[in-house]
Amino acid sequence: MNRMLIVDDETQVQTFFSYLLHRKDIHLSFASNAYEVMAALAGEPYQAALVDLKLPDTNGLDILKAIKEKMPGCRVIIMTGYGTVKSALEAIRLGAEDYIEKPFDDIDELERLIHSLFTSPVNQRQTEMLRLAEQTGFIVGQSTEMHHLLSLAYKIARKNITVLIEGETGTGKEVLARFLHHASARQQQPFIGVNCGAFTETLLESELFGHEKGAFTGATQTRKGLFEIASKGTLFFDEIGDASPSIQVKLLRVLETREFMRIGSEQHRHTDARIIAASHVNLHEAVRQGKFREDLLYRLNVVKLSIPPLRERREDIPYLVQYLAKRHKTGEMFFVSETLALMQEYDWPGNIRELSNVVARALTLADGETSRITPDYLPASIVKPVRISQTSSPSPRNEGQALLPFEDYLESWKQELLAQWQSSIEHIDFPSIMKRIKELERIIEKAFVTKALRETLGNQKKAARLLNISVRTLRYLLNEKGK
Ligand SMILES: Nc1ncnc2c1ncn2[C@@H]1O[C@H](COP(=O)(O)OP(=O)(O)OP(=O)(O)O)[C@@H](O)[C@H]1O
Repeated sequence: MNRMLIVDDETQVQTFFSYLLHRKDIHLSFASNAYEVMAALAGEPYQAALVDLKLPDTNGLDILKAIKEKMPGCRVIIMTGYGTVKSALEAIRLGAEDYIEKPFDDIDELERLIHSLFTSPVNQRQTEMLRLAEQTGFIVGQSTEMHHLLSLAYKIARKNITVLIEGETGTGKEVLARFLHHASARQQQPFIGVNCGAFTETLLESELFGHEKGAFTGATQTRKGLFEIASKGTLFFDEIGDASPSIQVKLLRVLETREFMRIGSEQHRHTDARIIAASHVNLHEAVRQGKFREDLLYRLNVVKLSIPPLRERREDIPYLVQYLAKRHKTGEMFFVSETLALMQEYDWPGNIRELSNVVARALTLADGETSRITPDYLPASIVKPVRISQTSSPSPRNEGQALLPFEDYLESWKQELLAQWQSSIEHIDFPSIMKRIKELERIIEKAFVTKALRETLGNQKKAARLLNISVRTLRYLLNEKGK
């Protein structure tokens, strides 16, 4: 017979479960404090446990740890009251299967959940999660960190809670938001993304809340806003940190009341849209700098999912490259190990977006020439990163970066730019070109300063005079810009 432990000090809860499960083939045991839990764990193993977060002499997280230690196979569901969702998420991180909120609104869902604890194999949910990730185009990779992130996302996807996604640019915040939507009960409803930095304040307001005909010049038709259109679906606010102070106030109001008004109307409308927000800046820092409202952050940050930058999970790079390459139907082409090793060394400031561009560019350049993607098909910034040598003879690698003679650097810079110029427009990585232009400026300045210093045997005053700049500027170019 299946055995389940209910850990809760409220007698009504114990009675409720006895009643709910009395016809099921489950042997129920109850514990209302740490002592009783320990006594229960000394006996026969349990397959499942429901654990309340708040107990008189301990807390649910400690009970969870004790259960996982004594009976690792026991699947634990955490029960939480209103406002303790954050601790429930901590429980999921510690190995709980899921959490449910008290009072139990949906008894059918609760029964289904308990049933699944005894019937669905642990790896079935895992398989379903990976299938959904694949469907949404979310590549998980192999790092444990990304797997934890995805399982947490999967577990909270079905709850209607607001989620904040943080991560550097190009780490996949939007892809993760789509995964959350796809794994939720709202998957058949619209998913609408809005970039808060891409609109002027008035346009964003009208996009979000809609407007009545004649509300302002140019409002020739009544238009629904995104809160209305996505009412049963998901609304994704990208770059929420760029929302103006007045939009922040309005968003806060909708999050608090779930109500809004179209511009030019006094009628309150209700929205059930699930909100997911994303930011590449640290919003806590933005609050400290007075750029973001603390109360809005509090509302958005019910659950925070932080995507690590690519440089912190380099072990994923070969896997991601292989996966991204498969998306380009260029036949049997593969990245040789030397190429992959260079890609693993590089820091990827543009994260997966940059990686995806580099893969596409390499495949396009090699197409029709070879099936082996060698380092020749990588941009020079990856093969020969940016530092130049102080002498004109080639120098050995230093801290993973090649030190190039100035002339070679200029040549590789030119080649790289020409390769981008000759790529088809969708493969051109313009942000990286602009970055490389700034880098070129820095390298040229430093090269001339170094040359002058060599001429003057290191005399900064004489070198500055030769270059027609002040000593201060020379020092700045050497130290600040040279870093
Ligand atoms: N885990 C991933 N799996 C597959 N593709 C990904 C993943 N992460 C990012 N990408 C790809 O990288 C690009 C950028 O992803 P996305 O727009 O989600 O990033 P972002 O973090 O929202 O970027 P930004 O901060 O610049 O808005 C997209 O082309 C996306 O398909």
